[in-house]
Amino acid sequence: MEALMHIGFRVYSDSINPSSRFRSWKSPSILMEGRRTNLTCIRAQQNGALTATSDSLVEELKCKEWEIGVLKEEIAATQGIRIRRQPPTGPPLHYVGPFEFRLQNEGNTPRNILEEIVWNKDTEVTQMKEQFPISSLKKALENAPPPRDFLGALKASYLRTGLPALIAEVKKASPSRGVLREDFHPVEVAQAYEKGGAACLSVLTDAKYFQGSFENLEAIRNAGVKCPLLCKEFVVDAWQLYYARTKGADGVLLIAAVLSDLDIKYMLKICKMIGLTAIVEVHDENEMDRMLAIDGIELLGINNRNLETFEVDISNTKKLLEGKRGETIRQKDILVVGESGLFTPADIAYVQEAGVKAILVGESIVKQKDPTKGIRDLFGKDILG
Ligand SMILES: O=P(O)(O)OC[C@@H](O)[C@@H](O)c1c[nH]c2ccccc12
Repeated sequence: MEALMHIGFRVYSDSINPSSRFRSWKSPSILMEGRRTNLTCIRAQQNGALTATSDSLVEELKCKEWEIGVLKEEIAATQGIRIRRQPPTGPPLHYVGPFEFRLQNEGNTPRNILEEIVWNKDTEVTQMKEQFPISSLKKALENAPPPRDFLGALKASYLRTGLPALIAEVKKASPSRGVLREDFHPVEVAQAYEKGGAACLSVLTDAKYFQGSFENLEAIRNAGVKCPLLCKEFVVDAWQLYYARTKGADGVLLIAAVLSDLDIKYMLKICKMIGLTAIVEVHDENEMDRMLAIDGIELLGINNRNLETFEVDISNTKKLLEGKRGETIRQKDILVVGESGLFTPADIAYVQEAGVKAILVGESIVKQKDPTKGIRDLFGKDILG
């Protein structure tokens, strides 16, 4: 590694257009990345690219964009975030020596399913952004169905029933469980949930891993379902927030395992601006502590499923609400949503006892022939009041 660091230093200090940012970085891997960026820029320049052609400008912009990406990953890592937002290859190499070849391919396989989903989402969003630039989405916001009060609906339901308010999930399939409902009609499922007393609905919009879609979200909204709708997505870019809102979403999920503190703060601001309610999702103590240090979070989901391993354990909700953390949550008046792996009235009682005032449930109710009855079975009683 020592030798590699030297190469890193030498090349960057030789470079025609050295990026000063790399100079202060100590991480050898980042120095390697820095060298790669500079090589790309040097080659662009050698080709006469940096003179005037638009190709060169694009090239340079790509370099910059990529530098920023690397910096973001570094910051995320310091916050204990293991999920990398993109494969760590950077721009294509113009010079491929034996070392570079090895380094470029190393780590290019996602380390777990969450990382795979996030990498795919990143590519998907990049393509969608070209089709629907943010400027067009901002215009489309004016004609979007008005946002409804997601948090208010949860609070009202809890007050009315004395039981955790239900966010019922319209979910055809998942990577961990496969297809949950073969004969899947999203609008019918949504209406059945509403009839059963759900306070809000969650609609999966990821197509590749959950067989969901934005068409489903739109169709449910247009069918006149009154429950506020959560767009259940893997948000990696603020563009997705605007897109979700134009499709009729009232809420979105922000996953702390994927997003850095700064991303969360930035996205919370945008949510507020465009009328979306955010559920910030945590899975472990580190994510919980990070989120408790951020102001403005009103709704916090505790996922009982580890999205990296699929392991489900409902005692996770209890563990994260014990002691000081629970106290802080009460002080900040944050409403907690218990998420995943809830099947029986005993499960509901257990998470309620732990301190949740809302639950997010998919599998146990979407699998039932009649989802309205599924809700009754889940609570062990009618929750319509
Ligand atoms: O089907 P379940 O075990 O009841 O879980 C629902 C919901 O909690 C789960 O779908 C979920 C929670 N957080 C997520 C993030 C992404 C995708 C899915 C999820």
